[in-house]
Amino acid sequence: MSNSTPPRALTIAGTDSGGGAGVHADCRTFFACGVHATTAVTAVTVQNSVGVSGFHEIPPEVVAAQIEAVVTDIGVTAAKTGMLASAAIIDAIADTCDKVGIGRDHTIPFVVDPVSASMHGDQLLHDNALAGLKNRLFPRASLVTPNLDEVRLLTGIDVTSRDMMLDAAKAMFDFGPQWVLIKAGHLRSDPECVDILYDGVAVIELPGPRFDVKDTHGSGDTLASSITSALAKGATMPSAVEFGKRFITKAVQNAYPLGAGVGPVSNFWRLSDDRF
Ligand SMILES: Nc1ncnc2c1ncn2[C@@H]1O[C@H](COP(=O)(O)OP(=O)(O)OP(=O)(O)O)[C@@H](O)[C@H]1O
Ligand SMILES: Cc1ncc(CO)c(N)n1
Repeated sequence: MSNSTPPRALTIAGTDSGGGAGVHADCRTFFACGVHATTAVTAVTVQNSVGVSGFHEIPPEVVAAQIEAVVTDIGVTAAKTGMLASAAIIDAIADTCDKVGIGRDHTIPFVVDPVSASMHGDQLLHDNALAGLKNRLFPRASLVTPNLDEVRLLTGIDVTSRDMMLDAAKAMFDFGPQWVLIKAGHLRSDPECVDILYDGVAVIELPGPRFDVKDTHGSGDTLASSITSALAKGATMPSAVEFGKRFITKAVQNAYPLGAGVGPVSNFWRLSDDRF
């Protein structure tokens, strides 16, 4: 008997020693979605529930080598980015994506989550790397998934209402991705959490409840990696994002306290049987 190879997804991101966000959140989301997880680590963060106290960057050529090793042997059916740290790492990723066929003009869908800071406000991307995100990664992206702080940083638009999210989506679309997802998590004045998906023509609202929880560490990563999982299985972008929104809503609802600070969103609800 031989079993078949499952869909494979690649995360290009930083580690979180506290296990809440980054590569850790991505791998367990891929697993929960039935997708084999592969990784290209960009940075090792020193992190727990109260914040990020430092990080060590991986040399750009080692990031590139991880991507190439995975794609040329294992093959991936979708890829995503998280924390990228520096302009040099972004350049190495863009060059390697072209070489191995990741991105909107190739066969492997590419989700770019423009992570700039942790939810505690600790910087995860050097200021001089924003241009690299805009010029080198967004034009290659099948989907970009900014939160409202990243929208402000990248476009100068300060979204204070649901209506303004479309302005943000249009400004992000001008950077050249195929689709844009504007996340509403930070729009705390809104009693719901309605994300907006846009491709230059269609505007698709992703409605969802807003839970009154403090433990939302890793929500952005978990959303982007659940979308990537659905893309890895061959879903269209709208249905992958609808799946991701359902997934993250459950994960936020099941978030748990951890340490003295902010706990992570949870995938434990996906486990069908907890008896050993
Ligand atoms: N309190 C909440 N209740 C329900 N859904 C939420 C809540 N907070 C965030 N979400 C959802 O989680 C997803 C991530 O949104 P958010 O804007 O928090 O991203 P982020 O800031 O990148 O996350 P991170 O905390 O990982 O930095 C979105 O789909 C958003 O609608
Ligand atoms: C490594 C890492 N990636 C992403 C985030 C954002 O949630 C974080 N806090 N840490």
